Amino acid sequence: MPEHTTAIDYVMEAASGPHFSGLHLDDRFLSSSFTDSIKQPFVIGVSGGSASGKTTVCDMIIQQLHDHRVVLVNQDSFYRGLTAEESARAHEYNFDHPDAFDTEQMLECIETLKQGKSVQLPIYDFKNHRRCSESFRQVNVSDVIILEGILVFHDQRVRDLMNMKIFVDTDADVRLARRIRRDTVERGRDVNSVLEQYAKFVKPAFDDFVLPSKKYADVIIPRGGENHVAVDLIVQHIRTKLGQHDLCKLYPNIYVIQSTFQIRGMHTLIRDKDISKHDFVFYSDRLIRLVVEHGLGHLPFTEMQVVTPTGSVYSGVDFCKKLCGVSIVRSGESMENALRACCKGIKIGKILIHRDGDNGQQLIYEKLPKDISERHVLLLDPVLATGNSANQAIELLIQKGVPESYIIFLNLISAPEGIHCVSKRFPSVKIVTSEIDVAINEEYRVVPGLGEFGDRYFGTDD
Ligand SMILES: Nc1ncnc2c1ncn2[C@@H]1O[C@H](COP(=O)(O)OP(=O)(O)O)[C@@H](O)[C@H]1O
Ligand SMILES: Nc1ccn([C@@H]2O[C@H](COP(=O)(O)O)[C@@H](O)[C@H]2O)c(=O)n1
Ligand SMILES: [Mg+2]
Repeated sequence: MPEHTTAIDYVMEAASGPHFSGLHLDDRFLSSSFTDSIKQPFVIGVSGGSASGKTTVCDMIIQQLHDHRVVLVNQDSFYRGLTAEESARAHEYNFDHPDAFDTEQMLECIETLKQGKSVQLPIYDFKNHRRCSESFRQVNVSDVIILEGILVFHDQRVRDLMNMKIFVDTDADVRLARRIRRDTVERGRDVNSVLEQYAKFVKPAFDDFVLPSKKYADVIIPRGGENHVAVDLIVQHIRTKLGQHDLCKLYPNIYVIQSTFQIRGMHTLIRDKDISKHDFVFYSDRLIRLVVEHGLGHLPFTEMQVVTPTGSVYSGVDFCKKLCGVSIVRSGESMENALRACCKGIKIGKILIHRDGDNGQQLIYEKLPKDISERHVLLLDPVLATGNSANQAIELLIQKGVPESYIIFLNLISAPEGIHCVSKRFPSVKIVTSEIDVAINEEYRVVPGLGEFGDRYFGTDD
């Protein structure tokens, strides 16, 4: 517990935000492969031409994220040091080519930080083109890692470590003017050498390597450090992501409903093996209703105006009408009532998938409305375990003509394996869940989970 917080503050803080039940588990469930994926730092790559304002943008982000632990890693730290001979002819050396950097070392360093371990970064001296031999910069575990440099998007392995990629886009003349000023003031150069280096190496490498990597960016910031609106939006996004499960950082279509003590209390009850059947059904129904309502929030809407009894106009929205529920039999049927209660007269189809171990999935029954291809589908199954049944159901819906992006999969509990399995294959399907559990065990059951949901809900477990 942090020293300055009281016990209750700590409990309240831990209780707010989406809840990942695995964080409160018995150690025996926390196998390293799953703990590794529970809380990883958010990695942001910031690229752009030299003197575009990368460092300035990073400083602004760090300042605004002041209540989070943020570390900045500069690609410059991984410049290979020049030999004495190379140093003497430094004006002939291309510092803007990818080979000028030790990318393997940079990869190792970011991977180590992502695993929650601290690293020692080399310190680079631009005046004599060498790494300081005796000192290092210690970088500790953090919530956010920002990796900044002209070529951080060049290598796919480095890109793959990033959760968000930002390209700082600034006009070439502005970059050159800034570079002349910076390099003469801070990096011990004269104007002639800066201009020569720019024409010979910096500009060609920008055209050959930096600019082509712009296509990998998620966000492009025009005017660099002057663009406060862009930086504000980025910081907002990072804050949202920091409150989320790592899987939500990885897959943007996963939505975990915002946890409260009520929700955690209900989960505590339905997960308790000794709860009565009546209570299991009652609290499952309450949770299902919340998930269904949240899922409906992802449907498209049309704008609509009504006149209120005061004669004023209220500008609101109209619900999406072309809907269909599809339950994966049998436990998915437990979610039908909640859906019917929210969507008057909704059609509900069924898909039955025979489950035989992990692989032998076989579809044996389906009953769907004829016009299903025109409807948004709310696919119902309270537990997402391996993801095999879900994938089979989604595949069938797609075969029937339902666009992938029209499918919203609703469940109470998701295992990371199921999320990976569905999201990798169907990245446009939205998954709405109330908790992400730790894993599935050798028997393909979610842990901690809640056992056989269908048996417990329909009373066939005795
Ligand atoms: N918006 C700005 N207005 C004026 N000068 C700026 C602005 N943004 C950055 N600079 C200056 O330009 C130079 C290069 O910016 P920097 O952020 O270090 O770029 P990069 O890290 O992309 O090389 C620095 O001297 C910095 O102070
Ligand atoms: N010894 C060195 C090493 C690098 N450079 C130049 O630095 C630029 C990258 O740093 P930014 O902060 O501008 O992104 C790069 O364009 C190299 O040309 C150097 O001049 N000397
Ligand atoms: Mg910089």
